Amino acid sequence: MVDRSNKPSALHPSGTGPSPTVYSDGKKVTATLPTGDSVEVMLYGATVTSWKSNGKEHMWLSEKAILDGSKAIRGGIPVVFPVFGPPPKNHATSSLPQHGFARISHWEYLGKSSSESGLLAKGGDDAVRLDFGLTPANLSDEMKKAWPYDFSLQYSVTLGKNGLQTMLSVRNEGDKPFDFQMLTHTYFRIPDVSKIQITGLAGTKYNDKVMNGNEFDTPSPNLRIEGQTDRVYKSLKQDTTSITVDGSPAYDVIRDNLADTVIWNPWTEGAQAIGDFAPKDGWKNMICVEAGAVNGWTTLEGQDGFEAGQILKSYL
Ligand SMILES: O=P(O)(O)OC[C@H]1O[C@H](O)[C@H](O)[C@@H](O)[C@@H]1O
Repeated sequence: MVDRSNKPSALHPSGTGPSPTVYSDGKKVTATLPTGDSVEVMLYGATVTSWKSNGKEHMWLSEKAILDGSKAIRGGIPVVFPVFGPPPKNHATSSLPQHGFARISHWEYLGKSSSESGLLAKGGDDAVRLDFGLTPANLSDEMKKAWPYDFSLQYSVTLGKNGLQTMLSVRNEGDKPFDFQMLTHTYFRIPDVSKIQITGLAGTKYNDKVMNGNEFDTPSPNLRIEGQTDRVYKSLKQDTTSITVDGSPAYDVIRDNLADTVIWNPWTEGAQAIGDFAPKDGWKNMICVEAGAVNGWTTLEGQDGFEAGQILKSYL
């Protein structure tokens, strides 16, 4: 694992008081804290499909999300790896589907852990970490052929009283270097998209996929969603991107070792075009704020590792 000097403290349990409960039915792992806060992770895609705190659901999940492992799950937190978006031509990822194979593969549940105390567990709150693994052995033959590298992924989802942390650890288990992109495609549930602002976007440039991918300066640190939005903000200066509702804090996305963030809302026309997006006006209640490393490529030499992720906090 890579050693980083400014690595934020992890979400860790305190080990005292009532314990979190974890239940796995072979398809989904559910963890619940003594406070009632909970997270659900489907093994298909290691996709977080629910995160609740304070009695509220924070993830938007389409009513038509396909949960049987035949299609990427529309909502929650799909994991994007090793390519974001449509793969480029003449690249090692060219034969992969949009957003790669991680979100459409069956991950292994590696178990739960609970030890130490850290940033989000301050004050003795309990927390629980769920670990998931993916290697070439879990891939379909088609995906293995499309991306023939020896890799291992460990995805850790930690539920704490004050937030949810997701960390992805990538290892090159072989000798050939490989390039990758990664991103957590988080669909936040929001009361009304017309009332939100996204903050923390100052001082950077973005590529606007709605405008042929052209690059623009960020005119204001805050963004209102007023139409179809699909922007890749690159090399952000601040670690935290926030969502406010009517000027009050709703969510924070705190990036760890990830420089970029994609903001996506399909709006009326985009939602119409997506078969598994329901209800069709569901775009009013969702916003994707996607922390990632998607501007160019991260190269991993043989036997090297990379770890990055995010902490999500809710104020709702
Ligand atoms: O429909 P999907 O493959 O899940 O992609 C959904 C969306 O993901 C990202 O946010 C991209 O920037 C969008 O261009 C894309 O439409």
